[in-house]
Amino acid sequence: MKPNNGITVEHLSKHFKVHEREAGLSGAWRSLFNRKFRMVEAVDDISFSIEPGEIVGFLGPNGAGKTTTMKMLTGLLHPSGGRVQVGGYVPFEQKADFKRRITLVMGQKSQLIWDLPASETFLVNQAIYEIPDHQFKEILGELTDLLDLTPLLKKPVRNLSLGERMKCELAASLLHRPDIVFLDEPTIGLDVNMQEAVRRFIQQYNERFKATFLLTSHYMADVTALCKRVIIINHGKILFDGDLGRLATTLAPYKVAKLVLSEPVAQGVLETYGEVLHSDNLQVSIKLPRADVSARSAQILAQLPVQDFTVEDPSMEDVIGLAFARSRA
Ligand SMILES: Nc1ncnc2c1ncn2[C@@H]1O[C@H](COP(=O)(O)OP(=O)(O)OP(=O)(O)O)[C@@H](O)[C@H]1O
Repeated sequence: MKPNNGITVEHLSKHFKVHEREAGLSGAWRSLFNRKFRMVEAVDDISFSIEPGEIVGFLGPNGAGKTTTMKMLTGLLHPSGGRVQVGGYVPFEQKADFKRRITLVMGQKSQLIWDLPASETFLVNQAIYEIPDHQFKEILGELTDLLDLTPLLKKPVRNLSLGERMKCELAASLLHRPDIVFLDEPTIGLDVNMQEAVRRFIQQYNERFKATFLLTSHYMADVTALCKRVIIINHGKILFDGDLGRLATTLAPYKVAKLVLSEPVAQGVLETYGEVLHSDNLQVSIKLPRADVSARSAQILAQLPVQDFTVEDPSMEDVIGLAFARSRA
């Protein structure tokens, strides 16, 4: 029986020992004889598990530890501590069967052969993964369909646009039909239409093959479109793991009241209801503490010349920014 395609991570850590070099020529000379090292705790005791077929967003600012985690989950890096199981395998054992079950797509790195059409890379991957001809044809046909690849297959990769290249990149990475997919910034640099096409494809692949996805992206639109659940990491530690819908209520202790006033109010009045986030003539937004939303909304409506009034959760970007800022403090 095929093992399930879930992921389990327990107390996973990765520490890098980094050589610190002093600046300038004399510094370099001194560093040669008096080497100083510093430990970077890129991933620091994280635990989570992902169910088969889930699409989980893995979010964090630059340097948070996302790529290092993905590299450990795909067997490219050996952990400094902790345990990982991906599809029932220990990734760094690098078993051939494990490699057939997973793929890692990095938006910033290409695996396609630059001067040749993408179809040549596909053939290389067919050989690497030992995909029988009939299966290769069938899978390539499906991927060509889903990603609309026909017009791209004969062009040298160097002549493809970034978005077209990403489509070919995805096809090359999925030819062996992995059921555990790691996507590191798959939409980076793409225009809005192409981002949407990639998202649609991820969704279809997930539905059709019940594949498990761990996805990093700096675009919240990717996350809101694809992920019910997010894991937020900063400085190598998990800040939040749960339902995307719960993110705001858990991490942001406030809501945002948006008002359209019928006439200006005296200076200093708005501030008495909460922190004013934005005030542009008659359009105003004010932060209201969650516990106090009803009472303060009633006061605003009773005391201010309000033409229109809504109360919303803060944007996902704001909530995540707040969580990062808090973890820095
Ligand atoms: N090989 C390495 N040697 C030393 N330090 C490293 C190495 N790889 C990563 N790091 C450090 O580990 C930390 C986490 O890096 P990582 O690439 O995992 O972050 P990230 O969340 O993927 O960031 P980004 O969004 O910028 O890609 C950073 O401080 C980085 O400088």
